[in-house]
Amino acid sequence: MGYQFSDLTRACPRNWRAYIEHDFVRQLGAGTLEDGAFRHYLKQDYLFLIHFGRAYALAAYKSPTLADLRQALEGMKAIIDIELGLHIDYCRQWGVSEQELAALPEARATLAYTRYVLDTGSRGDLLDLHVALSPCLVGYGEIANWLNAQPFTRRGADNPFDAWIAMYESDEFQQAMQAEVAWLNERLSEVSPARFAELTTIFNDATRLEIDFWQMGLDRAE
Ligand SMILES: Cc1ncc(CN)c(N)n1
Repeated sequence: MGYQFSDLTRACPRNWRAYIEHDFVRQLGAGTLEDGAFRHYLKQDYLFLIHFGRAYALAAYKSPTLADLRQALEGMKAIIDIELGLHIDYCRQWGVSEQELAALPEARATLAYTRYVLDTGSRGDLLDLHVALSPCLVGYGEIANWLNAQPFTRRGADNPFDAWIAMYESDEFQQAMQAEVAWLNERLSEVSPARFAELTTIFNDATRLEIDFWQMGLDRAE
């Protein structure tokens, strides 16, 4: 049979759940997250998305086939066209201008996560890089779906973060997530147990760095 993407999440269940169900996510779903925490997260996420756009560009560079190149482009479009465009409008609504975004200092959690992914992708092969990128694309799609299934989640005008959930539950984002899972399933079906163990380490590390990113938002850590 071979491995699937779901085997990666099954290999580190505690960290995967800690990421998907983090307090930041719960408070965002309930509409109770403090404005300052959300604003801090939003600003750092702008820097994060720029570096992840670069990481998908690295994936394009490392792509040996047209199908691989197209998949890297899909990931880059999800970041640059879907997320970053909405993100800049969203920041404006939350009182953060594009000039402020351009001059932001990077928080340690942003530095650690983005450079980890770029370093893993530079040192490793295309599959290493896609696995390092997957908690980002697949995780946020899963978070939107998880939030929608929770009784505490409020949707609509009484949740100030409703537009954030809407972005990640959108058909466009969910399709980008499904395409990434399909690409990974195909590649993972061919790897040996030893190679899968290496990929699990990368996936687990990237998931831990996602947890730190949420915590950075809650703590407003610089
Ligand atoms: C930290 C982080 N991780 C994931 C995503 C979803 N692309 C994001 N916007 N920010």
